[in-house]
Amino acid sequence: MSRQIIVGNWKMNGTSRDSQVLVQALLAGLPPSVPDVVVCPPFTQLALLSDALKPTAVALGAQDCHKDVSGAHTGDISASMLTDLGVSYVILGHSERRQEHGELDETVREKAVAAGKAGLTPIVCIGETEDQRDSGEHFDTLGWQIKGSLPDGFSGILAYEPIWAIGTGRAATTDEIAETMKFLREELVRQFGEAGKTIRILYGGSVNDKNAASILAITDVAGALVGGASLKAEAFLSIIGAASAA
Ligand SMILES: O=C[C@H](O)COP(=O)(O)O
Repeated sequence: MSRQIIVGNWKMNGTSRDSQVLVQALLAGLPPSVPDVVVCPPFTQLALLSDALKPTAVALGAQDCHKDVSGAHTGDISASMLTDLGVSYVILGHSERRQEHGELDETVREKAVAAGKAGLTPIVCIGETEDQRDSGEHFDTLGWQIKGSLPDGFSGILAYEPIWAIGTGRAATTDEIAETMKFLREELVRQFGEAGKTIRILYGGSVNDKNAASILAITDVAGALVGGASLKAEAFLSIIGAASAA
């Protein structure tokens, strides 16, 4: 099995001081053999953390970027502005952005292209609503999201986050994740051929220190995209530990 990747999405949380304290606690507690670890703070803390993380095993990610390189886009940040700050990864198409900002698959795809051109690794999120799962439309939904959100030649990471599992404390079951991973892998191969075999797939949605080991052991789960638990050093370190052992 290839090295796993654990991504902490801090969302819109924390002051500069909180971030520094959290990162110091993380760095102090990292196990000797670490998986790939990425933290994605709010934009305002990227510069600060870039310096703190530079000489360490923890990489820096952002939570979004614009599809254009520059221009009249008030309030937005381009992919090259992120690489300029030492950012290596960017989360794109998170369901909170799709829901709160009306982001469509096409926009997510354009952002993924921009991210790749700037040298960032895009982490593209997809996931079904509870209604879509209950009515048996989840695989169709995920298939369309892959088709719409991932550009040709995509070489980033796919994150499967069932919307009903995000922030609810109700992670998908290991059976649900395993079945979905199988579907996603088949779909990636159908859409990208041989290259679809190597795209890493993360699971996200109420991953915590208790369930991480069983989720990370599922075939084709290459890591986790962690929200709430990534804000607590002890819980996040425990998830990192589970990935090291997986
Ligand atoms: O990006 C992270 C996901 O939205 C998961 O969040 P959560 O771990 O708080 O459920």
